[in-house]
Amino acid sequence: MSELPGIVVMGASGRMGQMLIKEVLASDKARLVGVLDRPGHDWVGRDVGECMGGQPVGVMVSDDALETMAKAQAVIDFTAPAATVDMAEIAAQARAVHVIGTTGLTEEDIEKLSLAGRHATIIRAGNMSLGVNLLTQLTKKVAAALDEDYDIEIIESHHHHKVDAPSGTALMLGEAAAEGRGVDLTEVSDRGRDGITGARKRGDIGFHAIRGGDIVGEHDVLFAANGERITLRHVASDRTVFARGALKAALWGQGKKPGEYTMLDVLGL
Ligand SMILES: NC(=O)C1=CN([C@@H]2O[C@H](COP(=O)(O)OP(=O)(O)OC[C@H]3O[C@@H](n4cnc5c(N)ncnc54)[C@H](OP(=O)(O)O)[C@@H]3O)[C@@H](O)[C@H]2O)C=CC1
Ligand SMILES: O=C(O)C1=N[C@H](C(=O)O)C[C@H](O)C1
Repeated sequence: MSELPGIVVMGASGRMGQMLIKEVLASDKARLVGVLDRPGHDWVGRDVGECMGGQPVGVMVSDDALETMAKAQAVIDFTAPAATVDMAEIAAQARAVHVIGTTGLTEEDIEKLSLAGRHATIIRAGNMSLGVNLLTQLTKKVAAALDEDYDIEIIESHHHHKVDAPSGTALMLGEAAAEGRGVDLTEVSDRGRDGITGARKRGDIGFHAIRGGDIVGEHDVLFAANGERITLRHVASDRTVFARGALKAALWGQGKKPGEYTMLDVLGL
């Protein structure tokens, strides 16, 4: 068993952290060798199984990333931009695959991750589910088939705890639509209209964010023309789909050359 890749999960107490821990513990292809949480968090120093309300699993929650990463072949990181950027350097030093699900990264954060990607294997996606990654390919195809008579709008819905907008998934879908249409998303992106906005600009790609209750994650890509509308839709009803994808990525990344990869590489889409 000890030759199975050792996985560290960051943000142990988070919604995704707990999903990821369960996914790794249930896997016969990987072992959980460490979990990390923020210094000062009351889980630190305790068995993570007990912290999650179950039986002990023999893995203590640590706040020492350097020490914890020394025994890992991969780290799965669904946390926050500052924590992810810091971890990129540590994962590179530990020669561990860094799987990044964190969203809300700035251009500057992404540049820092690219620098780390020169020496480390980084797999990053705003959504790790098979369904959404397939949807990006469908979106690209539909956008390529339709002209600008079809207005593209991306509508995303998430739980009321989510801190970033548009969602990472919405941005992936926007990128895919822009690529299909052969335009630069930064030139055509129109986010969350408010006030006297003027008429919709032909060729724009609109983004809209709904926040409420416990919605896991829903995304619509609307192509609206005079006389007809097409909607491509993905609904995540369980966070397991993200955790499953992330573990798949961590295993796929073993032995891969340093560089930046996405879930499209992992899934072969
Ligand atoms: N790519 C994908 O498929 C998916 C991506 N996500 C993304 O994953 C991220 C996390 O989502 P979610 O689990 O819902 O969020 P939570 O807030 O539930 O969890 C985030 C965790 O990260 C920890 N954390 C935050 N900042 C730091 C830091 N500086 N150092 C150490 N730990 C830190 C938090 O600790 P503390 O509570 O102490 O702040 C918490 O344990 C978001 O960016 C979300 O958009 C979510 C689902 C799917
Ligand atoms: O914060 C979340 O919950 C989610 N975040 C990701 C995003 O920003 O798209 C993925 C998923 O939709 C859930």
